[in-house]
Amino acid sequence: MKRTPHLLAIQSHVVFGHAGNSAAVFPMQRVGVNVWPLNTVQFSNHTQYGQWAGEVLAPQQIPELVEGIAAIGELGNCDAVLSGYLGSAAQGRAILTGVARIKAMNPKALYLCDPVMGHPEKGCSVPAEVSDFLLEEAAAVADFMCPNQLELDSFSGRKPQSLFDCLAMARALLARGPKAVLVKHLDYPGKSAEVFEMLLVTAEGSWHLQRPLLAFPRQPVGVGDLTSGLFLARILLGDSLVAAFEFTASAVHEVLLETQACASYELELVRAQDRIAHPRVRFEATSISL
Ligand SMILES: Nc1ncnc2c1ncn2[C@@H]1O[C@H](COP(=O)(O)OP(=O)(O)O)[C@@H](O)[C@H]1O
Ligand SMILES: Cc1ncc(COP(=O)(O)O)c(C=O)c1O
Ligand SMILES: [Mg+2]
Repeated sequence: MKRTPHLLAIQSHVVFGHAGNSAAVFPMQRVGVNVWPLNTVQFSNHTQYGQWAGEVLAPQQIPELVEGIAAIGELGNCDAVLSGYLGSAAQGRAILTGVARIKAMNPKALYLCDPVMGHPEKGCSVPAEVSDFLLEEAAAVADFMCPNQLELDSFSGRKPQSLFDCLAMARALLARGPKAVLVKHLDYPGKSAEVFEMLLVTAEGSWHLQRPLLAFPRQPVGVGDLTSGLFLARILLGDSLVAAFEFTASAVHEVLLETQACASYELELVRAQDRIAHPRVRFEATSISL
């Protein structure tokens, strides 16, 4: 029998609704991964409501919790670490310490960093020290980085002129160390208004994928966290990078279809669970080059 992979997921938790671990843990479990959620913040709700209650986890708690797992002899069973929304750069450094500890026990363990920087225009952004940390420190250690366009622009210090420019920017991030860069959401001058586009860049090549752009009165939150989580989960389950990319786009689309059908602001993960595991559609990625 094939072993069930174990994944340490270090990101935010919301009591109500879905963002961070609250968007990613259940879908990753549903596709067949054992998830160890380590919550960097516990907020009442995601920050795009404009108000929330709750606290950021003290950075030293991260290595302490990792050591606690080591103390019961389980840390070497960790196959991957996922990190998302960070409350501070200190939390980010504590995560890298945990990643190093896990990789020392299991050299095959993978680290996916979702460089969450928020949406300044939606009233959500992270301190400059966090974006500097992500580019200068996390990118050198991460096996996979999954920025959206805003995050890729922030890394590049500019906005793209074209799709090929996005590709060049993603390649520049790849050159900082990761095995793959998944751009979860592309935006560039001339992009078609009807489609939602993504990009996967690896040392072997680059792939572009389109899925329908759905209309929402208010953009749902947690889509990025769901995307990163499913991508890593499918890699752990044995998919190639391109297959994991295609599966992820398809499963996320299923969640958005259900969310739209329910006229819900929060992602309808529970209702979409069977289609997360078995998406009805399969979007195919096409190879592109500069
Ligand atoms: N197919 C789609 N149709 C419409 N909106 C989408 C679609 N997929 C994602 N979105 C929205 O696009 C925005 C950008 O998504 P993305 O950058 O992937 O993730 P996030 O901002 O959640 O990290 C989000 O607000 C998300 O809700
Ligand atoms: C607490 C929290 N975590 C994570 C996120 C990131 O969500 P997304 O997947 O939309 O980038 C947000 C966005 O507002 C948030 O408020
Ligand atoms: Mg995001």
